[in-house]
Amino acid sequence: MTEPLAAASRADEGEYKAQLEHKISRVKDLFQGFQLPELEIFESQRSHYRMRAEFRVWHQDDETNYIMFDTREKAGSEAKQIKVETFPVGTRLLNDLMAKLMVEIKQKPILRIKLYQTNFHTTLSGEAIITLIYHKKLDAEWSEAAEALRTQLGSLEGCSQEKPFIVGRSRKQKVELGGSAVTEQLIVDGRSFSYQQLEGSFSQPNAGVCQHMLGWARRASEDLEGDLLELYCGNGNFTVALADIFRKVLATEVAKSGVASAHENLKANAVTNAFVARLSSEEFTSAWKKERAFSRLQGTNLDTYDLQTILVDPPHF
Ligand SMILES: C[S@@+](CC[C@H](N)C(=O)[O-])C[C@H]1O[C@@H](n2cnc3c(N)ncnc32)[C@H](O)[C@@H]1O
Repeated sequence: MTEPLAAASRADEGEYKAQLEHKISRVKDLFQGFQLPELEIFESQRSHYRMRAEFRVWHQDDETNYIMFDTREKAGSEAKQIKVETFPVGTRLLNDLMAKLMVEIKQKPILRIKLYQTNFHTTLSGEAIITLIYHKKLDAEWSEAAEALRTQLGSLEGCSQEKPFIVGRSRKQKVELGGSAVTEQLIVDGRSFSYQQLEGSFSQPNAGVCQHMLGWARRASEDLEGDLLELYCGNGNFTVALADIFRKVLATEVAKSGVASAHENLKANAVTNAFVARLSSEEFTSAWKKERAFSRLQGTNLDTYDLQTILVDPPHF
């Protein structure tokens, strides 16, 4: 069935260079025909840079392992399964949580049986949420075992919470132990920004590069005038970091959870000149063209914006 860890090799120095080169040439190809300025490249750490990861859990006889699927290599018509023992691209805290969690679940049938997937979400600030997804109903006995697990995991070095949060998920069920939102602190050109990140919602996976990216966006905006339109704003990652440079910011995002976090993040960072609306980019376009009115734009007036800059950060294409 599974092969031993191949994912580790993806953190190899050599492979990183090749992946970065590939990305650079892809961006250049995409923008062919436009007058693209010289690209500024911010290299990532080679390992321990990824804040989040999801692993399927494979049970066979008495064995339980994390697995990933290598979609590049297919066995028959199926993606090849790869057994994952460590995940060098993940943060150290993520790796420590993975290892300790596996030891604990192997010892506790109530936590192990029908466990289908584990998601890890860590932050530079040392917070963590572990999501355990099951094919069974989660009862009081499970909650008690998961609460004890939090205590076991809380002793890990690098974890700033007394105990990491655990979210149990099953069909039509979500059990939160501790909470389901972490707070990340990003330092951008010496300034600290605080971000709520929700379990299961998008957040930048490489926080180190995110700090560079926000610094770059601030420098690129320095001499711009008028107001900023931001599409695909997620939890307000750019909104919060750019707001003080513009007169006003109008930001939109389609996911309800992203918009809720963005509102929290405006407050947490004392941003008062940005309005975040739950609209898809397509909906925003029809609102801007006055084809359609949206009650979700209540509280702001599109006619008062002088949108001279647009920032788009759509999902992976
Ligand atoms: C790559 S994430 C970027 C989020 C944010 N800019 C950040 O830096 O964290 C893309 C975001 O686009 C949102 N999204 C996807 N399709 C969308 C659409 N049609 N209109 C608006 N937002 C959309 C997703 O929910 C997600 O939050």
